[in-house]
Amino acid sequence: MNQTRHSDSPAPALTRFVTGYARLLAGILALAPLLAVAYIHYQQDPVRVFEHHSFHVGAIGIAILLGAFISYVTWRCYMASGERLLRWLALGLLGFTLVYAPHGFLTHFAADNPWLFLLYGPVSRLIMAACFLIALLHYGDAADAPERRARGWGAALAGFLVLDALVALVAVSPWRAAPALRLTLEYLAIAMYVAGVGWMLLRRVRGSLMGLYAIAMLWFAQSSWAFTLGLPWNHQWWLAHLVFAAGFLLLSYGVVQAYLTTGSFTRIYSQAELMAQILAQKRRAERAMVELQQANSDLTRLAATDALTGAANRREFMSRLEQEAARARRGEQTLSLLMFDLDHFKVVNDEHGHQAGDEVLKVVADLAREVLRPSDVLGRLGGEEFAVLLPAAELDLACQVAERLRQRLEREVIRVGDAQVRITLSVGVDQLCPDADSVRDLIQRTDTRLYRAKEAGRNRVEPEPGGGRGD
Ligand SMILES: Nc1nc2c(ncn2[C@@H]2O[C@H](COP(=O)(O)OP(=O)(O)OP(=O)(O)O)[C@@H](O)[C@H]2O)c(=O)[nH]1
Repeated sequence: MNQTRHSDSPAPALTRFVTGYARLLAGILALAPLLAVAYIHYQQDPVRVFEHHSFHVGAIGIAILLGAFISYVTWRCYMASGERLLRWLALGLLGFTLVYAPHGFLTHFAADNPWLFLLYGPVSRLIMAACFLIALLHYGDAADAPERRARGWGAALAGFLVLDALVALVAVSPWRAAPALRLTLEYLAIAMYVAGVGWMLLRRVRGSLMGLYAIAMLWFAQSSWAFTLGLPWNHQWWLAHLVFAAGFLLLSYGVVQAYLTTGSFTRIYSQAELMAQILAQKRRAERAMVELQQANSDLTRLAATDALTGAANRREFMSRLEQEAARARRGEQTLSLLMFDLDHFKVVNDEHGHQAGDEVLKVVADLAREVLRPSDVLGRLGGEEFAVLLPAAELDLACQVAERLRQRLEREVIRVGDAQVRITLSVGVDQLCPDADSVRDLIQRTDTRLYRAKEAGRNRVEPEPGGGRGD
């Protein structure tokens, strides 16, 4: 799953080549209608036409219904995202739908006044081209504020209907038959489409839907060109409709994609971009997971550790003691416990200050760790009282360890600032009796021995090493 084109791309040269090929394909697709237009232009039989009014009315009816539907979907996308490009896209689609509609209704008057029938086509295409070009110029703009989005639609609707009336006026005026009129409208539309695509190339506009937008614009341009070459009802004229319909369907596909995903035309990504984003998110998630695990284990360690000395805190020590006692009972082996307490530690605090006392506690813990095996557990039970758990250690061995620790500390001169501190400790030692003993009993017995060591003059281990059990 973690293998993607982005992560394992082995040959940049091949990737560049494939990218170039993909662009070439898009270019061929965008210009494919030219071939059909040229073919019909050179091969068309001038006497063969397909004049079928009902078919034309039916086709225009479908186009109008589709246009109204896609205008609505685009409008909904705009209302959701506020993307300005979508506002103008919706206006272009709506304008085309409303201005083109009379072209269908007036088909049956074509014989009486062909201009009444013909002029709506180029005007509707020009309106659409203008809106689509303006839409592009708004590419990347900040989204419209929600209260702004609903404004202006009524005026636009009225404007398009007024335009319909104006076209009707022109169609009954003396200039209606001037060929320049119809051709100028088509050429202007072509110029706008081509300018739009040129602008996209210059600005290096990316995104899969924007690619469709560009191709649709070029198809519309080629459709307009075919209209300039065609005459009503001949095959070039029908082909022009077909190319236009193809562009319209392509664009409507883009709108549907926008509606079903982000509601935006520009924030739809190609598969390659999506894969790159997924990969980046996955890496971020993996990094976060590692950090979380690290933080968790840090927290667990901190929660179990005495901050001053680094020894296990009381809770952790007791839990380890319970675990080791259970294991000792299961394996019928023993474990021993040391409890030690610094002698006259209060004097250190009183004479050198609390901070010096802290320093001494740290040194004592360090020395204890030096003397102990890695499997032994040092715990700070509170204040200047520590305990050591010695798994699988008989009492004699535990007493020797305690004695080593006592001697080690006795020798140590602890430097605290300018002062030198010497301190000793008293230790009580006892061993778990695996069959009968509870941890509580063991602690109690060991604590009693520690008390005895203190009573007996301090700086000593109770029982003394080699002396066997002292009670
Ligand atoms: N600096 C420092 N002192 C502490 C800490 N916890 C406890 N103490 C001090 O340790 C001292 C313990 O005094 P006592 O219980 O009288 O024991 P002692 O002076 O060691 O005398 P004996 O145990 O009878 O030998 C007190 O002064 C406490 O304030 C600590 O975390 N840091």
